[in-house]
Amino acid sequence: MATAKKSPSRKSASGGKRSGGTTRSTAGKRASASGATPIRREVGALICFLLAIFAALGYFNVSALFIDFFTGLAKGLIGYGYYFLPPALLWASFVLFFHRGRPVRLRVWCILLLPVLLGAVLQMFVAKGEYAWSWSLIPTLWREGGQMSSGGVLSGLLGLAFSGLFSKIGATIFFVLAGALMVLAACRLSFSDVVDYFREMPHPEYEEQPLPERPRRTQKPQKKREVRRSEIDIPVDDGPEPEPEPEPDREPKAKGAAALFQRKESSFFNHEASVPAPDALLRPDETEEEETRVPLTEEEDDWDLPTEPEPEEARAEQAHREEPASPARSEEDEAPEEQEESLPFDPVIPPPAPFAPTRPQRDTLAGIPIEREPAVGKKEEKAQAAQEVSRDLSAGLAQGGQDYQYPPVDLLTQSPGLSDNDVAGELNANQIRLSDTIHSFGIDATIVDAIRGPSVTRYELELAQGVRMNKLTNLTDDIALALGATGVRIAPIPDKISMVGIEVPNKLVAPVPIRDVIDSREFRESPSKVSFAVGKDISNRCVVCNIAKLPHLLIAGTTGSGKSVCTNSLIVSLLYKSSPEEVRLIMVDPKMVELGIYNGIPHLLIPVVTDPKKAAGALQWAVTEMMKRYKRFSEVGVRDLKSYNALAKRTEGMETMPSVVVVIDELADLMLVAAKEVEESICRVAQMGRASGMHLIIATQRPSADVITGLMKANIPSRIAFAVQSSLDSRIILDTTGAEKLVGRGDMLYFPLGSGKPQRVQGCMITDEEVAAVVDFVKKGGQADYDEAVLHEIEQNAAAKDKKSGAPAPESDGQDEYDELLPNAIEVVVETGMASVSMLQRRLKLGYSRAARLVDQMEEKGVVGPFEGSKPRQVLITKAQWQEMQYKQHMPSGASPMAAEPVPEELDFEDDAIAQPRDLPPFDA
Ligand SMILES: Nc1ncnc2c1ncn2[C@@H]1O[C@H](COP(=O)(O)OP(=O)(O)OP(=O)(O)O)[C@@H](O)[C@H]1O
Repeated sequence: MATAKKSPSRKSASGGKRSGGTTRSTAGKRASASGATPIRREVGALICFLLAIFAALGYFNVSALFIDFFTGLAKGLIGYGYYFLPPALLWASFVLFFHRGRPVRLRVWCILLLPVLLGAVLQMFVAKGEYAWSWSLIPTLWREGGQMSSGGVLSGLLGLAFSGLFSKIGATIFFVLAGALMVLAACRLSFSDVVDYFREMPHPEYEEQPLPERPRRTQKPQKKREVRRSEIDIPVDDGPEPEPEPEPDREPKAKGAAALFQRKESSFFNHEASVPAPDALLRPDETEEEETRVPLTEEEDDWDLPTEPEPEEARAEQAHREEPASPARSEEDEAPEEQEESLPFDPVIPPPAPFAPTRPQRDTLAGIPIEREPAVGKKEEKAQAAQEVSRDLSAGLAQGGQDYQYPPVDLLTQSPGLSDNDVAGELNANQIRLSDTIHSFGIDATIVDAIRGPSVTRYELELAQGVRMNKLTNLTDDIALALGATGVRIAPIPDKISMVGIEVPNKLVAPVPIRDVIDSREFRESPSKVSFAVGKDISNRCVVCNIAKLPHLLIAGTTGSGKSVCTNSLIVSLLYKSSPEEVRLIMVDPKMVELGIYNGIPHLLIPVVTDPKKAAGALQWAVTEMMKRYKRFSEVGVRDLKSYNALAKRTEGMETMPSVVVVIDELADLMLVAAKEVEESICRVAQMGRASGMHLIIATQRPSADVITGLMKANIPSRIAFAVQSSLDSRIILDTTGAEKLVGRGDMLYFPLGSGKPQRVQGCMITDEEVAAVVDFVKKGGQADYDEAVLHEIEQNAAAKDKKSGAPAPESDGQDEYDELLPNAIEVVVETGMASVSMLQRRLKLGYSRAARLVDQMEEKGVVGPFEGSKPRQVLITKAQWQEMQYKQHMPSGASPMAAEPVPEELDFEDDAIAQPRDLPPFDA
């Protein structure tokens, strides 16, 4: 949640002070104030708590020396406001206890001033006395305050002064607004947050949706089970769009409002997690499929009426059962038992739930994964055609994943987390140093917030008017030096006016266990069956992506940077989210050690492919399958897989098709063996795969231009870059620099299709043991049923390739098509650092068309960038890389002359944290 904590006091303190010295001392004081040591805050919290109790005892006229003194003082000062003092003190104590390293001074003041304001308001409306402005007013107010018949000295004077100045109405409006502002500040909220929250409240229509599902379940006996058992089902493709959730890490900010928010959240959450409606399950998330649902919706209206009471009960029951899950997640410090109740993985429950409302829920609680009962019912002679459609849909849905047991989330380990004290210490120290450094350079700016992400902390600065942004960015190195960091990144914060973020790498990096993301609301409520738990962003928000929207992904980074962990996270996410009927996998692992563990899971179409030649065959199968799907689509008159599946569900005898995700663990190894076929197949699938539900996930540790060719890059729009050696590598992966600044071990730049710029994310961590546990579980639930046809086709392709080539140099076929002058042209381009047709014409004495063809071929090979209008094309490789490419072409296949260097070993974890390397090269601005 965005915060608007622009303390007026802070602003005025800094505002306008240009002299370095003055500003510095102010800032220093401010920084140290906000950076009060945790122990001071805890003592403050304790004092507030005790005073709250004493003040509350005063309600009951408990008499004791200190209590009398304290209540007398409070009553004398704030009179009626005394009634509100104990809750305010309790709240302040709570804020101080759970500060989590964030500034609390302003919040505590706001809370403590609330009783004063309320006292003032009551003084205006309740106090009966006659008050004249003279010195005797003070003792009068004090006395009456003590008797609780006025607002006391403070509130009373305030109330009298404001009503005198602005009239009672004006003063009341002022006090109410001031009180509201204070409450918001105390909760670390802004007006826009509140407005946003209410705007994003769930649409009431969702509440109606679960209703129709029940009758189908109850009215339908098990008749259809045998008939439909073997059919593929893709039930829960889309649900309602997930609601953005208040950031989990920012919860402490809104502690004051937490009760309200959590109640709302949990009721909405429960509602969502509870049995979804059939039309919610079936609803495609793209509007183009709306029309396919129209007849169904009409029918469902009829079904709704008799069934209303039952779902309501069931929902209430489920909401009750799920209640422990929300608090367990929201309170990081909660006892683990509470979480255990939420462990059996709920997100996957929605599909079966509509059909078996009671039993699956009980299973969930018992920690037993849900077994879906097939909802069946033989289609006899139903009078209403629409009813038939409706029943078929139910049957299809119930079938989806009926045999598949979704792994429970407790197979994954929980995050140990970093201790608040460590974090607060680092935050405070950095905040003070940062503030001092900025002011010592004469920049008028105030640190208003610090957001700690898993690997980077962002300090948010509010620049005074007239301070130029580049004044700050010029200080990048000095700030890094002052903080002892390897480098910092300074950039404006989107959506926040005049706010600049300074991102500083954390000394203690908290790994992000995959469980945190898989068990998050974002993942649970992601409607896509091909959702992937990516990690957590800089503000600790879970990043979940929908592979269908990527629709193909390139994962690149140097060795040891976290690619395999990321690939494993992706596969495990799919296992948690989808049944084999919904998603099938093809895995290619030329390294033979990374993906072999998945052999035998029911999602696999064929065993993990380790032979690069067969890998090329597998890709060719994907192309053939894709073409078949397109043909089928055109026959039935649909445009993509979603529409097809929607139609299949409504049509008797038509089977749904699963999405196919092809995971390639090391592209470089494939390119060495069959560059041309692999590139061709990848490009074909990449160009047309989206609509047919075929997705490519390609990982490589060699982000060089010969592996990730220009053609491939053009067709794989989404990228994840892990740490790389040079900015050139970063450019090859992302078309922009930045990945060379990453610190490894899961630190990534995530650049999905459609996002303007790469987003820094700490990737999910999943250990081999966790993968093994999930795979074992999935295998126990159902063994792989490999598709013989696919296997056969791949074998044939590989054999045909062998026959055709007769064992020639693997890459020879691909080379013939290129101009023989291509190496010379590359040489020239690399030497001169520019690529233009006219320059090649001059240097190689060529005609225009041949020179232009050469430039096109260089682009295809990834040597030069795309055409950029009047600007010359970019040269994407260095001379050294060109030499490497040439050298490699003369090496026997399989050799890897320039394996990327590993990420430095200093990045090893220390218990629950990773120490950051301190000797990496500094970042660029
Ligand atoms: N998200 C992460 N969080 C914490 N640590 C991670 C993360 N990802 C990877 N690591 C650490 O980095 C190590 C190497 O990761 P991984 O094996 O995924 O690298 P890689 O890029 O696949 O290397 P290679 O290309 O050599 O296979 C892991 O053993 C783990 O300790």
